[in-house]
Amino acid sequence: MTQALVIDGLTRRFGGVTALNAVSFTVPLGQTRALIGPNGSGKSTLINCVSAVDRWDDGSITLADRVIKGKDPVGAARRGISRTFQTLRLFDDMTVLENVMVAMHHSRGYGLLAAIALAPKYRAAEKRMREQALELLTLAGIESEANREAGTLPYGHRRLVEIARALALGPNLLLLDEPAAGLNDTETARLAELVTRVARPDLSILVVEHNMEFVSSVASQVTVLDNGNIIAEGTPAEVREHPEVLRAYLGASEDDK
Ligand SMILES: Nc1ncnc2c1ncn2[C@@H]1O[C@H](COP(=O)(O)OP(=O)(O)OP(=O)(O)O)[C@@H](O)[C@H]1O
Repeated sequence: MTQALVIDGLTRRFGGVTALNAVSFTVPLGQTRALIGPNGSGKSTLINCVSAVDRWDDGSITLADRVIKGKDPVGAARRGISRTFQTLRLFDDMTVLENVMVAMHHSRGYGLLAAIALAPKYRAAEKRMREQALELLTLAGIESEANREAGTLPYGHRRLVEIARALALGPNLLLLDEPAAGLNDTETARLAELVTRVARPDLSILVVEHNMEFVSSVASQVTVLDNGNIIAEGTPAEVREHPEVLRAYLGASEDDK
């Protein structure tokens, strides 16, 4: 299996706290892998490193053999890494369609100058982008909301828009940071359906999530972090039964289970 994302010996310290301690794992091309662990185990730190929002102290991250540098989110996006955040970051006063198209403009480098200088060509590109954005919204099942202001959408639909926007960048690696947080069961099931539907042979997905039902329905492999260390890896069914995982979660608060 071709490895898309390779994390090797990743270490991140915050003063005296080792948030990630020589963490190594891979996500093969076309696979969806989940990252779980109790609160404070290092999941957000890891996703911030992979998306190059943060820097790290030791180890390396490569995507399709290309090295990802720390504190370079624009460079990471250029290398095909796209992410969502725990807290929604949509442009509330723009329409749903515009929110998705913004990502396309950005990734294709169309600015105002291009719009003026390349008017006919730009219009054709703009039309194509609109069609592609609508296709993504259709995939997410929210095409009927395309012209609605993003800020007026119910929370669950806003999550779907965020994923459609992340996909609009045409990524090779999609990072989803607690996408099911705050969703009810129906919305979570719909989100799982979307994540399953976007799977492509040239797209790898890494999802950080607490909801094990969601994890079991989208991910073939799960990595479990505790105190910055990997304590288990395997299928969702395997890690659920793993003694180290049970110990980590039983030792944590009820909220983490
Ligand atoms: N900017 C920071 N400064 C200092 N310590 C930090 C910082 N970010 C994270 N940490 C520490 O690193 C450790 C891992 O935190 P991280 O947020 O990655 O865990 P997590 O698994 O994502 O937790 P949660 O499930 O609560 O989001 C924790 O001990 C946390 O306090």
